[in-house]
Amino acid sequence: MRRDRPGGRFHERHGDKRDDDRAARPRPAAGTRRRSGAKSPSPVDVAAQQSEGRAWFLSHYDVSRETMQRLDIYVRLLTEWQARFNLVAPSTIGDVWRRHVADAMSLEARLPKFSQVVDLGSGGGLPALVIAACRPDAAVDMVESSHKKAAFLAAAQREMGVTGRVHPIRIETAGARIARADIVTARALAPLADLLAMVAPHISRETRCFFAKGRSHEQEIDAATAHWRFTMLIHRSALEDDSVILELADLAARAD
Ligand SMILES: C[S@@+](CC[C@H](N)C(=O)[O-])C[C@H]1O[C@@H](n2cnc3c(N)ncnc32)[C@H](O)[C@@H]1O
Repeated sequence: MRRDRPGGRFHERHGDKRDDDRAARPRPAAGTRRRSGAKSPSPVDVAAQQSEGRAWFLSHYDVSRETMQRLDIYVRLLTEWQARFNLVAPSTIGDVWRRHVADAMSLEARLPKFSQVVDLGSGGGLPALVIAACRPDAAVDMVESSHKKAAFLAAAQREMGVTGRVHPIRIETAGARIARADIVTARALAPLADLLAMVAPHISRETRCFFAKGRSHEQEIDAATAHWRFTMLIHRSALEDDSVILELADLAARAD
């Protein structure tokens, strides 16, 4: 299905999963207790839920044994480090296979062959470390301004045996790293217009951007087209039809 709008060419494709403000839209995990705010689930509940989620993941995704080993290492480390500081919303750690790994896989599945990806605002490694787990021959760089999170990302890269660098800096100062990439990714980072303003000075017209977006994507696209021209594919989610992967190229500021 194709839609035309003032800002650029729009297409829609179907067949994917969830998103973005899902990172900030936790569902209560089994065993989660709430008082005035969200409380983290117990380690026992987390382990049981993760085990069930891993079985679900294996029954839905056809990944190699090596990729699964890297994903297992990632989930183990994410869970260990999550106990020390928040890498993902606390109530989502039990459901990590669906909420985070499968979700990041839906973006990874859209990526063409590449040699260098840069992921912006990587946080707990999403989608970057899932992409890296699936594409061990390519380099996946991560830009993350929190030094604690950057330390986690570097440790996870090492243990997973994947290629890429962690840049513990702000995106605003990461121009040279962004310029080297064939592909730029981001999830749950900023509204689309802000993302485009961050990357536009550093990318070529050929650079392809893949942004995971939630239910506000229509409004974000409208706001972005006031300032930017681009071509875009909208990859729709099969499981949650209000979230999408936006694939953009030919980005240029509007002159009018
Ligand atoms: C909401 S989290 C999302 C993390 C991850 N992409 C995900 O989907 O779970 C946004 C992350 O971006 C980082 N961040 C926000 N603004 C940034 C900036 N200007 N430069 C670098 N990192 C930034 C924050 O530290 C945080 O870890």
